Amino acid sequence: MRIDIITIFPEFFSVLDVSLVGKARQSGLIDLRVHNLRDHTHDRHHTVDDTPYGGGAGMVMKPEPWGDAIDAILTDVHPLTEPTEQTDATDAAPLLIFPSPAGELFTQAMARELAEEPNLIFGCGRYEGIDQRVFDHYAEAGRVRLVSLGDYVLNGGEVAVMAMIEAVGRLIPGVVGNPESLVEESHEDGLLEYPSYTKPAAWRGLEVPPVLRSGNHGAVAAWRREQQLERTARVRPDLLPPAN
Ligand SMILES: N#Cc1c(-c2ccc3ccn(Cc4cccnc4)c3c2)n[nH]c1N
Repeated sequence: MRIDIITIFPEFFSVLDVSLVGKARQSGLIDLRVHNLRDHTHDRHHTVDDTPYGGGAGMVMKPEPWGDAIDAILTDVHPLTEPTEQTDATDAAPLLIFPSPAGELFTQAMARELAEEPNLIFGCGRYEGIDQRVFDHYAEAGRVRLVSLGDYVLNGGEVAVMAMIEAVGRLIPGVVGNPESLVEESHEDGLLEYPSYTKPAAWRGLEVPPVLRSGNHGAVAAWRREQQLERTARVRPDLLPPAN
């Protein structure tokens, strides 16, 4: 998978040189490139924002730098791709993802969808957001998704992109050493994960649940499922499957 990130804070993503994503980059599983939006400005001050039409507080990100930056990546990803009988331009088009408070909620299901994409381009907005025409222009030609990390306000898209890259990256085959560990995680089966324990058997007067030390795999599986349902009902009832 190739991932391109457009941001005015490229140094923000230096952390992606380490940990699992860093290893995946070194092994070639992920080809990650970070682009400075200001490299696609043409004035002395590298201006990326301006006042909003219609008035209001804050500044809006100008469309021109975004257009130049995205076009440069699209040209690089598909230099001279012509639609073939197997694919057409839309099928092969990279997916453009813009974090936004107005976006669809990012979920584990969406992470699984994105992990199937050959090319992702993340656009990190700042200020009060990006001129709407950027989204409209590229939605005509290809695929654009506005995605929100949750119902709270961030100062820009970088934190959201970092989270999405981690959530997507770990689902790419070969990135996580033991793929089994991806199966029994919170949200993977729609429920919250069961509580985990390791040695010592007793710690500060707290014992590991005896069933986990029983060696009875059926009983352990049943206990873990019950714990998932109880925890989900208590903490995230919205995730519970509808009663049939
Ligand atoms: N994903 C996501 C987000 C964002 C988010 C994402 C991108 C930008 C670009 C600018 N801002 C500041 C801003 C603040 C208020 C109104 N409009 C814009 C962003 C906030 N906020 N909360 C989320 N879950």
